[in-house]
Amino acid sequence: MERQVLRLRQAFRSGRSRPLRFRLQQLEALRRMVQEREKEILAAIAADLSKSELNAYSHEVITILGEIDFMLGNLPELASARPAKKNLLTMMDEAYVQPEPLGVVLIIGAWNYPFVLTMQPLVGAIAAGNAAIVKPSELSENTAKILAELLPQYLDQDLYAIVNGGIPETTELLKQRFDHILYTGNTAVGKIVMEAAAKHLTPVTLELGGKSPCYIDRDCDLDVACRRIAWGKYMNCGQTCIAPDYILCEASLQNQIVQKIKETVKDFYGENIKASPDYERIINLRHFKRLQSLLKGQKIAFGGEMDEATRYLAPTILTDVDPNSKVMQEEIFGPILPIVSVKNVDEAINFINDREKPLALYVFSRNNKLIKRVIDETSSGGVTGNDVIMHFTVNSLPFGGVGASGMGAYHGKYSFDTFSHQRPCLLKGLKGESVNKLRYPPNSESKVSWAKFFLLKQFNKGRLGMLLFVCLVAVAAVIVKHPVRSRNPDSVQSSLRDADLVDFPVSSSPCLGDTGVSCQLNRQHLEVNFLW
Ligand SMILES: NC(=O)C1=CN([C@@H]2O[C@H](COP(=O)(O)OP(=O)(O)OC[C@H]3O[C@@H](n4cnc5c(N)ncnc54)[C@H](O)[C@@H]3O)[C@@H](O)[C@H]2O)C=CC1
Ligand SMILES: CCCCCCCCCCCCC/C=C/C(=O)O
Repeated sequence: MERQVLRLRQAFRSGRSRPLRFRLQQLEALRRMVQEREKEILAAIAADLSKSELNAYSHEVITILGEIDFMLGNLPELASARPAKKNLLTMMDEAYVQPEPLGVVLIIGAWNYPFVLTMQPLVGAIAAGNAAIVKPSELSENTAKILAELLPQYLDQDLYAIVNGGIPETTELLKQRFDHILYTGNTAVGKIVMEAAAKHLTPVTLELGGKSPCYIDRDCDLDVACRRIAWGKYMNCGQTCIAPDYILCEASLQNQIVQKIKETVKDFYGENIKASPDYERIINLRHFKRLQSLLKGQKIAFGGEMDEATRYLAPTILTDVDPNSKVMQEEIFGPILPIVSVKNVDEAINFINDREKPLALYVFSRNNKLIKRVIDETSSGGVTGNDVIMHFTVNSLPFGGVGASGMGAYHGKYSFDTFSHQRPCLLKGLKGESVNKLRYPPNSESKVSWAKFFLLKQFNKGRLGMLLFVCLVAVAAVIVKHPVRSRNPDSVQSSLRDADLVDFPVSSSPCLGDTGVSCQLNRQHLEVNFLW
């Protein structure tokens, strides 16, 4: 492991991953991989999650193709230096923010969307100019295997590597020093990752889970709400980090919601859900048994059928759920939808705020003010109003958690930023020492007062007047030295440009005397002074 990281670090140090052209080539190669090897990729995802290839394509492959296209189209702008605002003391200097790659980054993915959760961060890492190690989940072994086979065929092998394995391999990897770690998975392992990263002061992005609430207001189109909720809850058999975990609504809505979701499930998956190519299975027996245990003692209003041999668990709704029951204590991550009654929106807001900050929050209402109020008075990783999941698909929105649901964000520009250091650069010339005297010892009341003027823009009328006067004299001096032949502003500018830099000592001024301030004038400087 150590040798592998070292190899990547050496390749990174060679500078090969930095040029924009190289990054674009690698992203294009990744896109070629997805397009040319689509069948193998879809088959692997399908095998891991008992998913149809059509669903594998629309849940995972589309997202990655969209992300690559975004980066290819926007990378030149994202990677370029951005000019920064300057203060009066640095007016003449060059100030900009230059994004730079972090170095060698580690991406640890989870099994539930095994392609998206490894490849989407990788797109960001490549775009930002890093070297990267990808560690897919061992639970989605087919996808892990195909990635190990394909990535080296398409990407630079010295810069991008894949490590497969379980806890021992990940533990070993985490002993190495990385420049960033992006981890997706459960909160308990998130803490292990963060602890390991802390030993090297490595920054982390933690994409964790949580219980994402879904409030349904009385003033709502229940048909639409229930269809959208059923889609997001039962997609991937409920194994989606941003699936609506539970519903909050007034007690009077409960039965209608059950009825409407029931009808929707029939529309989506037919009479025989088991036979539907659109309904997936639970990833493994451990999770199946965990979900089974969540049903104990609950009122099952719909579903509940299961088959251990195939890890089938029907779309299920629980009603009159006690907020203290087990199903309301942990993230469900399966096709079980509890409904908890609340009196009104105030109680729903309190319910949400009494718990850990969720990864997503959903509110359904015809009343936009109510939706905005719920957003304003709660906190969550992301929000979709009148739908579920969809904020994930908008790559101009940062995707990530807050509090217990994670830290940091990615997708689109935010991926680029996550894997970049925003390096502040200030380039000064070697002239202007007379102004610099202000900050050199020995200090004085007058110097502090000038510092306030320059940095806090605390204008003292007398001083401002004096400075304006000085500038006007300076302009006059320049013009006398380089007479203006015409009133055409271009020729004024060119004569000033010719003048280049004029040192204008004002130490004789009673106001500026003890600071030794002098004005240095060139074309830009004059423009600035006139603005004052
Ligand atoms: N915020 C987000 O974007 C997402 C969050 N999730 C969350 O992930 C959870 C489900 O994923 P998991 O079952 O955790 O996936 P998992 O079992 O695949 O684990 C995630 C990764 O952690 C590694 N890992 C597991 N145990 C480890 C240990 N002891 N030390 C070091 N590494 C270890 C695994 O090898 C794997 O690569 C849910 O809570 C879900 O909400 C899932 C997908 C997306
Ligand atoms: C016309 C069909 C369009 C389908 C678009 C739906 C896209 C849904 C993508 C869902 C992907 C969810 C990935 C979430 C992963 C997670 O964080 O668990």
